[in-house]
Amino acid sequence: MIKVGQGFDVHRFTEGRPLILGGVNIPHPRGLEGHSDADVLLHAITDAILGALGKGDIGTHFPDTDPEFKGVDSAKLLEKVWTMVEESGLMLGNLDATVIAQRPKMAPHISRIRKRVANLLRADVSDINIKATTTERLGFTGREEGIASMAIVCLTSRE
Ligand SMILES: Nc1ccn([C@@H]2O[C@H](COP(=O)(O)O)[C@@H](O)[C@H]2O)c(=O)n1
Ligand SMILES: C[C@@]1(CO)OP(=O)(O)OP(=O)(O)OC[C@H]1O
Repeated sequence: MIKVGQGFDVHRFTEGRPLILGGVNIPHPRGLEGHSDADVLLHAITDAILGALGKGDIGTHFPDTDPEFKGVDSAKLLEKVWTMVEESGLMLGNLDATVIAQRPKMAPHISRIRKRVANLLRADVSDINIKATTTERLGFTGREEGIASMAIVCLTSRE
């Protein structure tokens, strides 16, 4: 059996918060606004996994009205969702994700993010691909108002 899911998320920049992408702290003058730590990349990945499972989305499982998730580390949310995958008898086929940001330059951080995501999913790094693109200064990401991320995941039966 093969299950595929996709995820997309956007968070706006704000002053005075650290920038966390893919569970990794990225040096940058501004962070992202959100009820959680606003890790837009992990949110897209989490939504892609929930999509493959046919189990709704991140906001359904972890509502942004619930004080329990105020400032939560998004890696913890991803770990909870990954437990659902393991309990369903599925395993990772592969995951591919894109960070859409004019800045910061993601290339120096991609390897660390890949390893962190692989670690969170107990997966091989070769099954995780993380990439980045600008929008050539067009739109809200191009104006550096925020960062968007998209992800696609393939889950397969364990046998
Ligand atoms: N925030 C970003 C955006 C892009 N990159 C890298 O640069 C390459 C070219 O990006 P274009 O948007 O001009 O096509 C892209 O393929 C990435 O390797 C990056 O590191 N960080
Ligand atoms: C992660 C959650 C929960 O803290 O909050 P946010 O950081 O606001 O993120 P978003 O992607 O808007 O929606 C999911 C939320 O329920």
